[in-house]
Amino acid sequence: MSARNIARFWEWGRKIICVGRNYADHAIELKNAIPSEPVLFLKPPSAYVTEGSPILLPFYTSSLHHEVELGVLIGKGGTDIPQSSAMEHVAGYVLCLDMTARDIQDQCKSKGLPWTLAKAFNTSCPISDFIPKEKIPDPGNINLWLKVNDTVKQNGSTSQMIFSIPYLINYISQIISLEEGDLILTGTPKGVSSVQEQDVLQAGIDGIVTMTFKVDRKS
Ligand SMILES: CC(=O)CC(=O)C(=O)O
Ligand SMILES: [Mg+2]
Repeated sequence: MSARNIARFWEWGRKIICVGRNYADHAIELKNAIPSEPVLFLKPPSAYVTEGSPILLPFYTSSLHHEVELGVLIGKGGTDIPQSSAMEHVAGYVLCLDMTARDIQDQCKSKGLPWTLAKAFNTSCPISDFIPKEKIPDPGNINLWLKVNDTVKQNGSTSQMIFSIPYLINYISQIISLEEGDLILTGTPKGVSSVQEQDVLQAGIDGIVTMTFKVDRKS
């Protein structure tokens, strides 16, 4: 049997663990409290979409938001991983969008319901090419940006994260064991906004990667 290729991790069917409200400026823009512990939710592997395929607008939303985020790809699994060795479990990174049906999320929040419809639909997790760990020596200090139709909407540094990557790996692995091929989305900086059918989203990490996705409606 040939060895699996970590650069095509999205085909492995592993977990996507998302951290919410990890940037104070984004928590404030949505009038959410700044958390004292990470806010976690999940997306299924069917949420992945890669460049060349569109982001599909769910039929039940009229407010689909972009959230640009750094994704941390787990290369070595574990439970109760200490912060001190957490980075040894990282294989690399991807740039991600946590596409969010904001109107549905607001309804779920007000009814005390889970965020599944708002966050976990097909194509809700567009990703860039795999970025090997060595290409980002300091993931806690890189710049993420996102443009909609050439207008900059988000531009923020991972240095603004409330909970660092080692803290998140330690915290998550005490609750959900991490496996090779799992992806952690580390939260979004401010500037989220709604997108429409035919919009073009471009996002990047300065000097490392760019990606482009079109928004479409399921035919
Ligand atoms: C309020 C949210 O949707 C939380 C989230 O996903 C984030 O990145 O922050
Ligand atoms: Mg998010």
